[in-house]
Amino acid sequence: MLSTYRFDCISISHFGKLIRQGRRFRSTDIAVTGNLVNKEYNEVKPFSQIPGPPSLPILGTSYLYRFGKYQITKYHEALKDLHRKYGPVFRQNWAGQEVIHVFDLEDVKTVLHGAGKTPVVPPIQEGSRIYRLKKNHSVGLGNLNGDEWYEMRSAVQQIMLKPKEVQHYLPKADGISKHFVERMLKQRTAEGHMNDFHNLTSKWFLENAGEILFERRLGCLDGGITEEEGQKWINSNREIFYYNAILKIATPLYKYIPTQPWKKLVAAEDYFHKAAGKYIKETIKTIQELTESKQMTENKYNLMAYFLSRRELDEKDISFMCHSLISDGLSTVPSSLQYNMHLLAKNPKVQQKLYEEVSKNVPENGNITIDVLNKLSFVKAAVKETFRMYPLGTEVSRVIQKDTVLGGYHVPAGTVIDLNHSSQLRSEKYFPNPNEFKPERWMRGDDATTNAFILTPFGHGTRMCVGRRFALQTLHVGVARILQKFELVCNPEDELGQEFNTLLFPDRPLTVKKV
Ligand code: HEM
Repeated sequence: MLSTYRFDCISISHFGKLIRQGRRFRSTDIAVTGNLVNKEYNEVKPFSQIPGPPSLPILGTSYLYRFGKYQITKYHEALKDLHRKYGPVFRQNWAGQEVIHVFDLEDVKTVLHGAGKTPVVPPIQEGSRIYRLKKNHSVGLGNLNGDEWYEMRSAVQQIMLKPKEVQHYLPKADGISKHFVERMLKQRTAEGHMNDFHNLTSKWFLENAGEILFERRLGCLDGGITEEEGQKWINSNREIFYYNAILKIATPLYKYIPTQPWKKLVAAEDYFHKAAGKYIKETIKTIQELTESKQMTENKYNLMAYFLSRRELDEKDISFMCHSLISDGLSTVPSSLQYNMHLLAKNPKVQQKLYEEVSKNVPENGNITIDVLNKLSFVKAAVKETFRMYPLGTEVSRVIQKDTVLGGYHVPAGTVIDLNHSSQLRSEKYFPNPNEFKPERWMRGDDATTNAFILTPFGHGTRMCVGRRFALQTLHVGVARILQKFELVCNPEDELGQEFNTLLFPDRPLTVKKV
């Protein structure tokens, strides 16, 4: 049933004549936060009253990170501090781009539900978007909006989000994780320590991406020149994410004059495109040759052959999707595996429970099939709980398309909203004993979390992460295979922190020890 709201006394000029006439609006005219439903609209405050740090000409509020109290690499902590200071809705200005930050779950829901079937998003990495435009590359799915986004998204998700298509790569993922564990065993020190876990987990992911996209092992876990190349690839990807974070707080000057961070970004992007481009071109050529000689069989090059068969996707789009799988995967999946390992090492009882599930269901000399994976519910819950304790990003963003009331303020259509609810994933308000690593929160039973909406590691709605099934499958297999061979230990005082480089990465190399 549509409810109505009174606007009689409101003084927001945006609503103009209609308000002064005291017309009653239906809920379809405006999105309304849950906590304001049935309240008088004269309580809505104007947009200009949204609090926030003072904004300077040209710099906006980015001076706080360049010369002020915050560091951009600790942006996630700055957000918590600003939240404490200004409350659940505040504004920042990134050198001319105003952003409204919201933290309250009801406001988050309002924005996400109000976004409809084609949510509009601001550029995720503005520096990389500009680089791609200048080099005449596809700007990529995450930077498209409207019909262009819809067309590309519909084409790629038909394969990337189909469970059967993702499961096609399960034997490969399992083989790579077994190889990875062997490499871990070889690489550990005499005391049992596994050093440099970040690079090793990144190589493990690169191998997975190689199999999914190019149907081949890249050799990043084998030592020698191929591993060295893999390492350069990993480094350039990290630089891309780092320099995009630096450009977030820069003046827009870099768009016109090549500043130092811009040049560094371009160098990293160039290397990344060259490295990936070589494999992409080779794979496309092989598929074309196999097709021409009628040797192409149904299960060969599944993902790439599908991309090539879609009329909506040109070579630039396909190239972008390959980059995305490598780059987005490299900057999320290895970090997530490290956070998992860290939390398990810190929580021996949880690790033991997980080990029992793994040893009961995962054959040491056999394969992880989909039936095996379906039995690993505690592993899956542990991965999910890790997303809670170590979110990989600080926000999901939307550009609202309708005037909306958020936290009691009127926010006009066209405003960029950052949904920062992930900063509350360790809040007592939503999770009892929030600092306890407790996978049971995500399983059926007494401990189950009722407010499942707060944890949205892959975003929400039709723009939800298109790589999520690949990411989760890779992680579940990786965790199971590591646990089968390793008992992880660390100092109980040990606390892994996070560093903001556009996404949140572990702030130091993780060391795990095999007992
Ligand atoms: C643990 C791993 C990952 C996490 C936590 C993650 C998280 C996210 C989040 C939060 C979004 C924004 C969703 C929204 O706006 O509602 C997103 C979008 C996206 N992700 Fe991921 N992601 C992961 C891995 C991957 C991988 C492996 C790929 C490779 C294809 C990928 C590709 C994308 C793309 C292309 C988008 C944009 C989708 C669109 O705008 O339609 N992600 N991801």
